[in-house]
Amino acid sequence: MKEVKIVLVGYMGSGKTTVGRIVANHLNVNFLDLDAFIEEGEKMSIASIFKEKGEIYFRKKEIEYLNKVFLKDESFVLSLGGGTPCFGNNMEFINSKTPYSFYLNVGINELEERLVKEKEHRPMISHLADDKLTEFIGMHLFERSFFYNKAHHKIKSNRNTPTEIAEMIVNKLV
Ligand SMILES: Nc1ncnc2c1ncn2[C@@H]1O[C@H](COP(=O)(O)OP(=O)(O)OP(=O)(O)O)[C@@H](O)[C@H]1O
Ligand SMILES: O=C(O)C1=C[C@@H](O)[C@@H](O)[C@H](O)C1
Ligand SMILES: [Mg+2]
Repeated sequence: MKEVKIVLVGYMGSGKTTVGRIVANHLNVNFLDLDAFIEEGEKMSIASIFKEKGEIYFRKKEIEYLNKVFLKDESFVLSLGGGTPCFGNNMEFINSKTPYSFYLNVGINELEERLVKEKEHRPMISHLADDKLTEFIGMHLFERSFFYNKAHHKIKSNRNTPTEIAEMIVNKLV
């Protein structure tokens, strides 16, 4: 197989990390998660970076680490942070580097069901009451969809399993 760089974008909880691991295993290439790469490099959790250094600092680091990943001369599956496509010219940069950017498009209700159980380590939503989550996700997703839709491929989940979504991605590779 020639070198292939696959990038997964989508809202928090859309399954980028879960699906990305499956795709990488299937293709036998490295799996990278931008959030984890930042945490490793900065030796701090994302939640601590937001709390101690603020979101703007985090967004600058996100751009820096995204550039670092693409210096790697190897195949990989890269799952981005939920906000990565929405800052700087990150989507243009990614699309200039690979034809395989994928938007995992998951509906608001499905996202809410997943995120209500996992708010704590996600600083964008950890402060929200459970009954405010659906409204917030709806607004936020509406704002962000513009950027997510710049991905070369869109994968719509209708309550598909992670394995099914991974298969849809693999089927788009030529
Ligand atoms: N297709 C799916 N069906 C059901 N549950 C899923 C699916 N994909 C992911 N999940 C579950 O949803 C939760 C969020 O998934 P995951 O952490 O992979 O999302 P993410 O897009 O990486 O989120 P973040 O942007 O916050 O890093 C996890 O509990 C995961 O097990
Ligand atoms: O949607 C977002 O803005 C974020 C998503 C996470 O992946 C992390 O990158 C961080 O919590 C910010
Ligand atoms: Mg993730």
